[in-house]
Amino acid sequence: MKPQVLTIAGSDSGGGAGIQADLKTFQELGVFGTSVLTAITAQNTLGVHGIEAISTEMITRQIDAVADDFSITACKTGMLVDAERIEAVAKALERYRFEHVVVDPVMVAKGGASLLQVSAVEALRTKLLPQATIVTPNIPEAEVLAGMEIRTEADRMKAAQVIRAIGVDIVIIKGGHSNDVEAVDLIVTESEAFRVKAPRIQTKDTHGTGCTFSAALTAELAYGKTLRQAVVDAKRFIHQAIAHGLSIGQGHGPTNHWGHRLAKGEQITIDVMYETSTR
Ligand SMILES: Nc1ncnc2c1ncn2[C@@H]1O[C@H](COP(=O)(O)OP(=O)(O)O)[C@@H](O)[C@H]1O
Ligand SMILES: Cc1ncc(COP(=O)(O)OP(=O)(O)O)c(N)n1
Repeated sequence: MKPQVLTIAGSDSGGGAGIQADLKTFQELGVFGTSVLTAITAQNTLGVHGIEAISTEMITRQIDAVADDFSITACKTGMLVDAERIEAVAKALERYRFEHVVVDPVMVAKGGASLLQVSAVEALRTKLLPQATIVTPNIPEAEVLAGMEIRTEADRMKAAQVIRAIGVDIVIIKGGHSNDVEAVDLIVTESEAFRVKAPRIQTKDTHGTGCTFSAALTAELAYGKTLRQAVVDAKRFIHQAIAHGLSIGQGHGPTNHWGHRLAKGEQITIDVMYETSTR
């Protein structure tokens, strides 16, 4: 049976992030994607021009409709708007206990618009993270979740440990926002820590990279891959999506979700480096 997966996220009318990025990624990776909308954004590559949230009742009904019929093995969350919606999603996740729950703690869009109320961070920490098997913050999101600044690699490791202590097994702090010459993501579990590294591509067209990466990870986990293999394959997918960018829109353009098809035969090196200590 084909893996069936679920995304609980907001709509991006511009098609590069949110539900649209997730479903395109699921389709490209050959898993069957279902979706629960939490909000509609009027958005393009220049910014977010409006947000309308979906009622908590309707969010719950969508999750129930999907979970009662499909065999969802992996689920991801994206834009959740506020504490009320986080609580509704957390309750549903507690009911269904999907094998893999990837929480992408979306807070601020690339153009600076807020996609999560500041007052909702506590609900994210205390209600949603305990339902997650993996959380995938970028560096600014990890700073908020851990309540500390991240300047060095040691800070990143410390922040991952602080976030794990909130009650989530696996923390992936993505490196898109760092100044490193390579794009390095740090993965920390109870028993191991490793970094996954790929060349950084010089481009402004990175709208939706976080959504696309977490959707690819969700799809790879749904295939039953190990954490390491799922992260490496998701990293390759996002790298190829950025590398084969479309140069569309006037601002931060979207990634190309079919980049992996154009990249057939291209060599890219994804390095995995294990840390000797997880502390
Ligand atoms: N310019 C880039 N070149 C290569 N990989 C990138 C680039 N920007 C981001 N990535 C990768 O894309 C994924 C998403 O990361 P990031 O951009 O930090 O997330 P977000 O969109 O949530 O801010 C990570 O694997 C990161 O390393
Ligand atoms: C509807 C919606 N959801 C999420 C985001 C943020 O997506 P992300 O992948 O973090 O990409 P950037 O906004 O950083 O480009 C969004 N913009 N819209």
